[in-house]
Amino acid sequence: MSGTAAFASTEAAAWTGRAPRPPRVLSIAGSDPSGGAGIQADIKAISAHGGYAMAAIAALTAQNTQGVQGVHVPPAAFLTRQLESLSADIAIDAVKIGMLANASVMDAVGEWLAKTRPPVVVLDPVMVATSGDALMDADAREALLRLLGLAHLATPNLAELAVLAGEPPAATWEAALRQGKALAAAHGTAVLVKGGHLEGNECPDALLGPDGSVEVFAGPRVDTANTHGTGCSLSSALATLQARTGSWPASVRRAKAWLTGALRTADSLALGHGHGPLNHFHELWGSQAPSAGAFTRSLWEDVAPQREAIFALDFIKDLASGTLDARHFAYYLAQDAQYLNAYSRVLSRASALAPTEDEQRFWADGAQNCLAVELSLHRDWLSRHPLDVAQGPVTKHYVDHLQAVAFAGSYAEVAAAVLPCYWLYAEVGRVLHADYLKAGHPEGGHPGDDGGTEAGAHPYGEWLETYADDAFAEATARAVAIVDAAAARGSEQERARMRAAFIHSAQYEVDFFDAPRRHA
Ligand SMILES: Nc1ncnc2c1ncn2[C@@H]1O[C@H](COP(=O)(O)OP(=O)(O)O)[C@@H](O)[C@H]1O
Ligand SMILES: Cc1ncc(COP(=O)(O)O)c(N)n1
Repeated sequence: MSGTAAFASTEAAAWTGRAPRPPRVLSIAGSDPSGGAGIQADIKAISAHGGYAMAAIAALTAQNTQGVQGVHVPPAAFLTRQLESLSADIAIDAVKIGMLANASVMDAVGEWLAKTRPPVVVLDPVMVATSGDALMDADAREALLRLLGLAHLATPNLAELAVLAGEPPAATWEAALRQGKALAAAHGTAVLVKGGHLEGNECPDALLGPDGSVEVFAGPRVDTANTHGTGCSLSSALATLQARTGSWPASVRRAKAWLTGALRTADSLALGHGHGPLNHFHELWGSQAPSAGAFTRSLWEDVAPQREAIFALDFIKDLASGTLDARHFAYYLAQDAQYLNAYSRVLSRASALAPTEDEQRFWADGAQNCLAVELSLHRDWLSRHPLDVAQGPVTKHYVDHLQAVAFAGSYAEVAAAVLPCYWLYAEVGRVLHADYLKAGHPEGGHPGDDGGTEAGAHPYGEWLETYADDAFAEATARAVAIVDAAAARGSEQERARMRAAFIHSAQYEVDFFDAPRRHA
């Protein structure tokens, strides 16, 4: 945009966002030395969602992508020792329970849960590995049902659901939902029924509340044999996200999107000869989808002509040298105030669509800052440079474009459309501020904004100084990272729409800086 730099001086702190400590998430599960399932998958999934991962090992397996060759279950009393060591010292925000091999281990965990009452407990009732090998004693069902009453959410696959429901496996999705509903009501626990083992192109999951509520999360079936550890990873992601968001539906939505990406890029790990693991860190590493930073780097290259055009504009050159016509500057500020008002609403839309609470808060902070800056423009500048404040044609076109994306576009597209306002503005600010200091103007030594009252003073010094704001640079980096992550999750078609939205906005940035010369 334009006057975003003023964000800096008004409410810089808010841009950095509040960083709550990472949730401490404990996995109580079995070890899979191949790293695809069990404790190892849990630690990766918790970490991928910004949690601090802890693990109490309830069983060891000798296992690879082809099957389970051995199981060793340490005494239940030693698991209790591990759990008590943790709860004696560390506040635990969420617990994920995976493979518990027998009833005595389950009862030990149940006793500890009843005493400790962690705020989030997700129970993945692991019974059989993806390879078909049994991981739970057949006579442990009753103990598992007792544990269910101590969990907030259970995540059975279709076979596990049937065992818990005491019925034959559901043959249809509707039958699975019926079983899930009955289980949730009987145990006062939410149940996520997972459609991973259904036939067909769809792979839905459904969140069933103990109150009878049903929310279905649709998703595409990814064509891959590498599904080892999906259940472990999903339940750990859910425990972490629930600790962060406090909303099961929001957590399921986000975890499912992540899991789909992890399956889409799983083949690239090429691990073992059987069912390989998913790609837990696909958002961090990238693979088939653009790698971290690669998508936005390509966007930046795409708008090289716009970046050059901005620095060639008389408005920017004159702003830098201090020779800019005061009327042009006032026109620019008046348009900027109007733009910021609309931009704030578009950032609010990004906040509403955001898949995580962190991103939701990031955009909401941005939206609030725009309004603060709009207010300060009116108070500090426009009151001294009164001008006709009708909306100019470029402002209208830019705002129309953003609002169209906000109305009809996905989260990823909205994030891409709002990015140039951060990024190009930060870039212009960086260059102009560096030039300003190079020209011998001391930092903090500006005379004011009234057109230059002191000999040799830069009339726009105060303005240019607001550009060099670390908090705004940080917010820009965060917006860039968000767009990369959204691109990595999206399809080729969505990335193409993101690119188009980004390029349009970048062109409007050029036009916005040029508008005072053409329309003031
Ligand atoms: N091929 C696939 N494509 C997309 N999602 C899948 C696929 N297989 C499983 N999932 C998802 O992985 C998660 C685990 O599901 P499921 O395979 O049913 O459980 P489990 O791993 O416990 O056997 C669910 O969210 C499910 O929708
Ligand atoms: C130690 C351990 N725990 C759980 C699973 C189940 O894996 P999945 O997530 O594929 O159902 C496994 N194979 N090994």
